Amino acid sequence: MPLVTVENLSLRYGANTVLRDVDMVIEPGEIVTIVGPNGSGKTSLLRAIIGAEKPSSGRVIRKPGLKLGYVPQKLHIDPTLPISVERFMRLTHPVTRKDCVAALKRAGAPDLMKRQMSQLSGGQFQRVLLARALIDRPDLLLLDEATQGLDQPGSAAFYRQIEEVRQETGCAILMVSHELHVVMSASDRVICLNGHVCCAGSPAVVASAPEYRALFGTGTGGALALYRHDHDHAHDQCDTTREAAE
Ligand SMILES: Nc1ncnc2c1ncn2[C@@H]1O[C@H](COP(=O)(O)OP(=O)(O)OP(=O)(O)O)[C@@H](O)[C@H]1O
Repeated sequence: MPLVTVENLSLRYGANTVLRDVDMVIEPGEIVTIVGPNGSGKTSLLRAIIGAEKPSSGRVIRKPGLKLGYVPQKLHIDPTLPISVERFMRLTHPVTRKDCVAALKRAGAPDLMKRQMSQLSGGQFQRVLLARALIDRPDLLLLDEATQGLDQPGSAAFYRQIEEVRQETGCAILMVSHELHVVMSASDRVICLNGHVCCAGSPAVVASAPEYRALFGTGTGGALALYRHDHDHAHDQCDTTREAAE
């Protein structure tokens, strides 16, 4: 059984229909990325999947007992509020110190436990959010533009961490990203959304689909080609190109 099945989902805010007849499934262990222009309903779809938005029609079927971890697009913490990373990790429900340490380690932030949230860099803050989402060992991790505000090396490092998390825990990952080159290297499947599913499939298939090109143009073709991993080249060459692009 898939982890999540979205069937014919439509979502309205008042008179504004933001999602129309969306169908998708998420299988165990896969990395799926949603791309789409601003306002195309990406966040709304993630929120419908976690149950925070109610569909106007259609449904979201979650595998019974499914555990979800969610990293939201934005989380503002008042800088004058004194709150340590450890306390933040325990805010919503009680967790043991051992589980906090393990989650921070898995998120690539093993030394941040005693730090103040307000003193973290952007990249450290995102890793703490990731750690908080990992604490209950989710079957599905949802990331909404998790690298917003990070520079390219910072976001590349973050996505490498995500791949490690998948390898270590076997959890599936559904992420929203504007960084198309990252999508190419890190996803098993891409869904291109613009209120409805325009096209979906392997990264290479989506990148060459006319619907995708109509939305994003072909301007990113060079960057996408760099990251497409065709294995028709020696690996030292590949590493050099990746480093140069990162
Ligand atoms: N709570 C809400 N109430 C009313 N309208 C909303 C609400 N949340 C989102 N919208 C509207 O729904 C549409 C889709 O928004 P959504 O945040 O899902 O898009 P998005 O693809 O994630 O956008 P972005 O790339 O800019 O983050 C937008 O027009 C937005 O203004």
